[in-house]
Amino acid sequence: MEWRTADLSDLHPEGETLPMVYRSFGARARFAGRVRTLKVWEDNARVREVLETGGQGQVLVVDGGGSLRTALLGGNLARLAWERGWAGVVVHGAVRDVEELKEVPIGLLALAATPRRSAKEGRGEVDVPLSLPWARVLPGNFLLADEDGLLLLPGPPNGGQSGG
Ligand SMILES: O=C([O-])CC(=O)C(=O)O
Repeated sequence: MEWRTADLSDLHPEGETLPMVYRSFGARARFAGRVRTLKVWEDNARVREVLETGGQGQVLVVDGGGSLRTALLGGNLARLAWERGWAGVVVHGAVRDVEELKEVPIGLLALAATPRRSAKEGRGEVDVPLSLPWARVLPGNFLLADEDGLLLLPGPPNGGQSGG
């Protein structure tokens, strides 16, 4: 049987949870993996940089400060994430190229879509603790996402499926 964040949250009340205020733009609504983090503001050069390092089944959580003014990821970066083995990307901000994102078989969550591209100046912090409005997200956490929301655990759930 496939895992559910609701069941796992019952088993792991210590886990941080995020409500599903995100929209699922990718072809996978259920995904899981170890977390890497990135904090940026309307600049996505470092999103590419981190995605290029390789995913190995991990999930990149990008705190874009909730800005919906520019897209931090589009079709090219989403395909790069898939090619490099990322299980998913969570963007606390916006994405674009919605038609293309639908075809990419990984998890892609974001608050909204918007047409405008981001700056490429390379400002941002990699692998830092994030304080999202609902939860603290730490690099190395284990993140599970499905339609109920996101669950963050210190490590993979006991006896649970870790795969996406
Ligand atoms: O390059 C960007 O700024 C984002 C984008 O459109 C893509 O990933 O295709």
